[in-house]
Amino acid sequence: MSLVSSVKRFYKTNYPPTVEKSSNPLRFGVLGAANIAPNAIVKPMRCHEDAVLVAVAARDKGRADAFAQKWGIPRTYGGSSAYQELLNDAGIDAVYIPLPNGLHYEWTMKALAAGKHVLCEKPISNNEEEVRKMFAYAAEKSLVLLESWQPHFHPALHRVKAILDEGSLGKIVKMSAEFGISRMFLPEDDIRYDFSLGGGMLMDMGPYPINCLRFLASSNPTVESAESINLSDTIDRRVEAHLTFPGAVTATVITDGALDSWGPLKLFPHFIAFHAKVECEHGSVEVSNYIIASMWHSIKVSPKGGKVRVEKAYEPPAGTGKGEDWWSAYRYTLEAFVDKVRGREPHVWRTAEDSIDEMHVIDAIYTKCGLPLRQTSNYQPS
Ligand SMILES: NC(=O)C1=CN([C@@H]2O[C@H](COP(=O)(O)OP(=O)(O)OC[C@H]3O[C@@H](n4cnc5c(N)ncnc54)[C@H](OP(=O)(O)O)[C@@H]3O)[C@@H](O)[C@H]2O)C=CC1
Ligand SMILES: O=C1OC[C@@H](O)[C@H](O)[C@H]1O
Repeated sequence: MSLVSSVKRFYKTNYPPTVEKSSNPLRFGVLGAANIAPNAIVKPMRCHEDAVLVAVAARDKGRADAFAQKWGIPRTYGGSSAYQELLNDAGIDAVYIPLPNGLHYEWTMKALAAGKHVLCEKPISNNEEEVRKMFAYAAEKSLVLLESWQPHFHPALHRVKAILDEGSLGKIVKMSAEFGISRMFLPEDDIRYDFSLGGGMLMDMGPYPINCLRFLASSNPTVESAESINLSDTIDRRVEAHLTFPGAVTATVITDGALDSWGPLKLFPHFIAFHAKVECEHGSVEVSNYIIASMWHSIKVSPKGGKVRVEKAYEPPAGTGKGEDWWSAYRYTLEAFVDKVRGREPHVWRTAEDSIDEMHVIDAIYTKCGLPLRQTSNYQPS
């Protein structure tokens, strides 16, 4: 892929075309004028013919209005009751929840109670107990609940899995995955480090490497050991966990909110670490940037004694009839969510069990680190 076509693709991901809507598109609202919302929902919505963003709610009316004006959203709710007012809006079918982790449980339960389908940001809640209750309630209400974990919906990680499943590299023997960023991106007063809001680096970035390995191994691990570097007696900034998957496959997961600088006198910041590696009996597969694969990624396949090759997977998976090479992972996620609500078969889905199992691993790692589980919400559904 040439540089020019990469730039074109990247541009279209960020400035997707606005398509004509169907006669009765699924109507979405957003709880919170969050930083992630433009990329995760506003832009993907523009190029989905069967979905439309009709309202945003923020704790501050001015903030809601400014967000709505910038992104062309018709209705706003502001103030301390804004989120509930949006949920009471009969002209909304589904909500996207990009609130701090510790509020996911409460607002997902309230949204389901109001009869809305829910697309909730990762991690879906504070601990396994909460995730189980959320999915049980969604099932009881016959509503769709999906936890966002965008790499799961993009073709790149599926290509890595297809290479492993095809079999010529033999059985998996060892795996590793990391996600870390420089401390310059994450001030210590960020919501990501606030225990009362479900913070901790394992909560924030941990779901990426954990899910990546669980997905590639098609199984769940046992947590053998884990160590953390902490900001307080509840908040982790770096976690390294050692896992075993069925078949004696060993694995390491690293998540780090303060990557060390490198080079002479550590002058050069280490901006980001987003690499995963799977070692098999007859070779290995490495993927760089499994996190935001739509932007750029590289899949390096190294058969033992064979020729190394590098693959890219921007093209939509054959046979799904879904996608464009410029679709972001968020756009793929929206496609699947809308299809599920509409009763169509999504090209990929993330099940309740997958979200529950992910949180089980997160809880187990916290326990091995000697850190408390993130607190169960005080909110009691009526
Ligand atoms: N899938 C992905 O790629 C990514 C996912 N995320 C996830 O999205 C969620 C939000 O992250 P991000 O957008 O970066 O966060 P922001 O801080 O930008 O947004 C959080 C929103 O939560 C609302 N809020 C409500 N109560 C509180 C409170 N007590 N303190 C702070 N905010 C509050 C605010 O809304 P209001 O406008 O009402 O004030 C704010 O807009 C997290 O769960 C995170 O894990 C984040 C980045 C990437
Ligand atoms: O989900 C996320 O992905 C990107 C990270 O930088 C961010 O902290 C996290 O919330």
